[in-house]
Amino acid sequence: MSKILIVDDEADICLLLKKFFTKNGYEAQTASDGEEAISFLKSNPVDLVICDFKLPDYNGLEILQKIKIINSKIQVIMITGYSDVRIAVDALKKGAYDYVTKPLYPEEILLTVKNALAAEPKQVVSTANQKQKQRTPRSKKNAQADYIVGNSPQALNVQKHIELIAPTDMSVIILGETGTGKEYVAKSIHRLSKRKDQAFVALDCGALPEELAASELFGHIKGSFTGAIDDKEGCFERANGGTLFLDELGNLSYENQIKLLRVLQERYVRRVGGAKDLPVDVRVIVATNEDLKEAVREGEFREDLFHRVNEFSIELAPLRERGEDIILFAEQFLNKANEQLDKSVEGFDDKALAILKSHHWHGNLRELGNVVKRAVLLCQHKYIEDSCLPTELVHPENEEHSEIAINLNGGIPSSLKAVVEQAEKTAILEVLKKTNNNKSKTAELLEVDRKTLYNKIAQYDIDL
Ligand SMILES: Nc1ncnc2c1ncn2[C@@H]1O[C@H](COP(=O)(O)OP(=O)(O)OP(=O)(O)O)[C@@H](O)[C@H]1O
Repeated sequence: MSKILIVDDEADICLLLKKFFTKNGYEAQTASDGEEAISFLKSNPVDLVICDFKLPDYNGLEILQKIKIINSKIQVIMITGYSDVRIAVDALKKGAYDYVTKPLYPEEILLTVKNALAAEPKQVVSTANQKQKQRTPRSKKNAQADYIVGNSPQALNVQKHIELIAPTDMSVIILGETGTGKEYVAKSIHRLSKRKDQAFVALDCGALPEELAASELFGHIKGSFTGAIDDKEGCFERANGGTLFLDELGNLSYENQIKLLRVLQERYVRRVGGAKDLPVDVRVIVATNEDLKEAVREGEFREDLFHRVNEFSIELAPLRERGEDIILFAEQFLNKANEQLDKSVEGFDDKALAILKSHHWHGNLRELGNVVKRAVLLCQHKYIEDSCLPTELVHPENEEHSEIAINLNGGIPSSLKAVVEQAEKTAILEVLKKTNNNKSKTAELLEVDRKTLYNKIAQYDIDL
């Protein structure tokens, strides 16, 4: 029986979810804050944690990091407010499996929990030689392949490049905002390559604590550091003959960048603490949503490594710039949700479609997928109406109102959160100005890491 820990400071939510999951055949426990959760996890085996992003003592990212240090295999699902979607996406990058937004619908969480428990922990996902699951399509629409190319000029161009580059052994760098489908593209290159019958191994460098990165990449020898209780294969060895996808490459430490470059150049890998060089034949595809060229200019990323992985680059457009493709994807996600939730919603009404087309989609395809899944869950008719969409999408003006009130200096801000965000944005803008837009210096002066600064720059739409 899978064991779930629910962490929320609202006792009602804990109680409701505990009852619901127990009824559905899980062993569920609760904790009301981060400390209680951590001490529980240290002495009890748990498969999955459902955790509110805002706990009295820790925020979601802090607790996620602590959970992953205790046991990186525990799947974590974050509960957030819809306006925190961008923060939730950050949690996904750090290893959370998925997020669900408030208000909570137990059925939706149950589906996410089932998917999470069936999936491998996010840190390393291997799709090696896995046969596609055979499903009987419920309708003709469901027979569509999972992968959508799209009809926008950008999408057609990307597809052309995928087909062109796939048969070669060149390294590829895939650029694009979070959730634009970088990993999907990497898998698509692998599937079209001559390595398609070998492993595809994905490693999210953003989700790795620095001390574990070398061991995940190159493996280790028993006893080479505290915690190395056995010999371990790294991703290069696991991907031998196939493709290695390194997501969030910009997050690798300088030292690991040097080691990675050496492996790419020499095609030998040496496990941490090992003395033997093992030959590896791996095609490397990397992805990043930060500007690596700038990281090179600022001395944060090695130029030689950048050129080594940048033999060919593919840039994915944000969803908001993909016009009618938004509808194609929405329909694809609708079919998938129908299948998962055993529903038969037929489509979207005109108003809902117009809302989907005009939303900003900071979380791109991932955000769209989650919005559509919830809409299908809520939909009681043939077509999804605006009442099934998050209010933040239907009334985006409400969000803007709070900002405008603050910008008016003297207006009354609508929430404490809005005040904090405005203050952060102002501070970042001022320091960026002082440092001539040097992000590393700005991060240093503001005492945040570079990654956090990048995320905030994106969150507040700061133009540089
Ligand atoms: N071409 C596609 N067709 C159908 N669904 C897609 C496609 N590309 C992406 N998706 C959907 O969007 C989600 C996000 O895709 P993916 O994980 O590849 O994005 P990403 O850019 O790698 O994200 P991140 O930067 O956060 O790692 C996937 O779970 C999938 O549901």
